[in-house]
Amino acid sequence: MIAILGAGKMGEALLSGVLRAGRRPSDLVATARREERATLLRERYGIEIVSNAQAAAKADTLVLAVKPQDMGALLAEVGPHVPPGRLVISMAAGITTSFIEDRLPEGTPVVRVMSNTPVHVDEAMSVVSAGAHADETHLHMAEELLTPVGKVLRIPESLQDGATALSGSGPAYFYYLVEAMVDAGILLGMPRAAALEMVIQSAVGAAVMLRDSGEHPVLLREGVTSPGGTTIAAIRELERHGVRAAVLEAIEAARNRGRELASG
Ligand SMILES: NC(=O)C1=CN([C@@H]2O[C@H](COP(=O)(O)OP(=O)(O)OC[C@H]3O[C@@H](n4cnc5c(N)ncnc54)[C@H](OP(=O)(O)O)[C@@H]3O)[C@@H](O)[C@H]2O)C=CC1
Ligand SMILES: O=C(O)[C@@H]1CCC=N1
Repeated sequence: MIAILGAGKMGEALLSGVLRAGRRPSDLVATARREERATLLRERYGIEIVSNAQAAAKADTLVLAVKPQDMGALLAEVGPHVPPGRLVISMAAGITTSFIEDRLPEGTPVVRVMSNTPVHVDEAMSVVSAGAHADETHLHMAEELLTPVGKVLRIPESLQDGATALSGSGPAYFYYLVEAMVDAGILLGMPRAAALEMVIQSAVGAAVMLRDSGEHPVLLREGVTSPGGTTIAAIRELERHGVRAAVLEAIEAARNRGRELASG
């Protein structure tokens, strides 16, 4: 049995993905802090909503899906109820496996995961790292849970905060660019709906080409950029405004913020 502790946005997305992948609602339990949230999850998925202590006691795999700021309190609550040897999978940004291990029974295998919101459409990017007591079997169990909702990559834990900045937060950067491009369409006098459709389809087309062509993004961009044409006029402005440097600094700032989260 799998227990999702703190089934908010990411926990619910994983829960629904796991059910889409064919697990039965009776194989899962979840926990929620508010009764109205518990009722919604029960009604939407037909799963049992239990206390954190009950979830910890009955599940073989515990998925911790609370915000980093709530992790200390959650672990203090469940620590005494986790039987030895249970696999604990954490989805939280910034929280290290040693932070979790220190608050659970000695020897508990912990796998740290960073996923992203495309879990909703089975297109997530999830990266996994083993804690001190997690072995190949535990990593494999985490991969089995995550593979139905997208791609999974193993990385050393030292790269987890970087992965959080790159792919955990990544979808937000693309949405931000889409917003800005739609605004540009408005500036050029387009109806909002038309601008949105043009930008979304361009984003989808570009993403599918990136994924399926095997070409490097530089080559794909060169294919769009005609000599003396329109695209290079835009690229010159992006370069003049230092957009590439801004992206590097933004993602580094996200990585640094991840490093701060474990300390609250
Ligand atoms: N959002 C994203 O794009 C991503 C988030 N993450 C990570 O996933 C984790 C969850 O994020 P997200 O889903 O966005 O956050 P949410 O706030 O949507 O989900 C967390 C849920 O946990 C509940 N909760 C908090 N404490 C407890 C408790 N003691 N017992 C039971 N339930 C509790 C919260 O209740 P309440 O509703 O009352 O607040 C909330 O519903 C975070 O650690 C984040 O770093 C990782 C990748 C991407
Ligand atoms: O913004 C955050 O902290 C979380 C982690 C990765 C994406 N969202």
